[in-house]
This record gives sequence, C-alpha cells and structure tokens, in this order.
Amino acid sequence: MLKNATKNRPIIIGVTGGSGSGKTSVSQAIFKQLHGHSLLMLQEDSYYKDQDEKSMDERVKVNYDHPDAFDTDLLIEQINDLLDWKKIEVPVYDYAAHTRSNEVIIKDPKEVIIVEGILVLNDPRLRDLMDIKIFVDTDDDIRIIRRIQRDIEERGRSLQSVINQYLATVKPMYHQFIEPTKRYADIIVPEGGENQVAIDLLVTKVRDIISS
Ligand SMILES: Nc1ncnc2c1ncn2[C@@H]1O[C@H](COP(=O)(O)OP(=O)(O)O)[C@@H](O)[C@H]1O
Ligand SMILES: Nc1ccn([C@@H]2O[C@H](COP(=O)(O)O)[C@@H](O)[C@H]2O)c(=O)n1
Repeated sequence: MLKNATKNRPIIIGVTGGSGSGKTSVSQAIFKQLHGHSLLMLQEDSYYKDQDEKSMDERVKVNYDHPDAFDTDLLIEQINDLLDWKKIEVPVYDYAAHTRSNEVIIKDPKEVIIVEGILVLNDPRLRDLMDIKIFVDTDDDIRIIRRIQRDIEERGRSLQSVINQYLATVKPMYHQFIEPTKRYADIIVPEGGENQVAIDLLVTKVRDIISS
C-alpha cells in the first residue's frame, strides 16, 4: 500500500546509489518523462551541514560521505512540510567552499517529489516517508572515473584530492552506509540514466499511482 498517494498527498520517490552512479541522471530522466504532472526534485546534497565556523583546512578534512555530514532532520522536516502542501526553503550548497551559501531557494509543494542522494535510504525516518525507493547500481570503477571528471570540471578539485578523498572516505563509507541500503530498494537500476526500460517502468508506475 502506498503511504502518501492514498491520502491525497504528494508521492515521494527516493533515488539513491553511490557517488557517480547516475542518481541525478535517473532522476532527471523520470522528471523529463513525467511531463504534464507537477514535479519537484530535491537533492540531499543541499542539506549538507553548514561549515561556516570551520577554516578551509578543516572543511577539506570533513567526511562528506558519513550520515553525520547531513542535516537530515531539516530534510525530513521539509519533506513533511511538502506532504502538508507547504512551501519550503531549500539551502544552497557550495561544493568549492564546502559549505552552505547564504541563499535559500523557495520551493512549492508538487504532486510528485523526487528526493535524490547517497544516503536517502539510510535513515529509517526518511526512508519511511518514501512511496517508491530506487537504488542505482553502478560498478565502483565506473563511478570513480565519472567522479574524477566531474569533481575536476565542476567542483573545483585536483586529481590528487579526488583520489585521496575517494580512498579515505568515499569508498569505505559507500560499503559501510550506502551499499547496505540496497536491501530497502523496491527497484535496483543497473546502468543508471541509460536504462530506458527501468525508467519507462517507473514512469508508468508513477502515472498509475497519480491517476488511481
Ligand atoms: N548510464 C550512463 N552512461 C554514461 N554516463 C553516465 C550514465 N549515467 C550517468 N552518466 C554520467 O556520469 C556522471 C555522473 O552521473 P550523475 O547522474 O551525476 O551521478 P550521481 O548523481 O549518482 O553522482 C555524469 O557526468 C553523467 O552524465
Ligand atoms: N563539500 C563536499 C560535499 C560533498 N562531497 C561529495 O559529494 C558526494 C555526493 O554527491 P554525488 O552527486 O556524487 O552523489 C559525496 O560522495 C561527497 O564525497 C564533496 O566531495 N565535498
């Protein structure tokens, strides 16, 4: 039984997987194919804790792949607000500065809400808010190659810093906290955003829920 859809509330879809697995691509593909419905995409990364009090040297050493790095309470509070059809103020995260910016973005509630991030199935309180849970499953070697490209091009990182971070925190935290959440997924999507069959099935399911 779907938790939210039956109560005339927004449908919450959680999309998780390791860094570089294709979570954003899968979420965007679902988003694109669900045109005609009102949609909102929330990224767990927006809810990284503020590090303003720390120096840059200290910020670089933070483990950004541990659940403690996120303000999950705020994410849960805001999803509950959306379920009550209330507006939310989403923080804006700056990867280069490793902290939140001073801005927030106001988002209106929508019929379908996609919540995407590495640990969205880790906290039972968050997991329990989701109607459909998806795990994007991509091999470690592909993910690190994608991450090197992205972090250098888009997040202001050096090759050496990406490698150091991957070995120190990204990889061990994936195996400790992210990969174990696969067992909670309703659907495991291999090949991420290129898996058109999986995307079509998901979109059909969401349309069924909305029209039922
Ligand atoms: N199936 C795929 N085949 C090839 N490249 C992909 C695929 N899925 C994602 N990518 C690319 O890999 C990078 C990381 O994908 P992204 O969706 O941002 O992952 P995540 O959100 O899990 O970190 C992006 O540059 C994206 O274009
Ligand atoms: N200051 C930060 C904050 C986060 N990260 C890394 O981002 C990854 C999650 O984002 P994806 O889009 O890749 O899912 C996570 O693995 C963190 O290591 C960072 O490097 N710096």
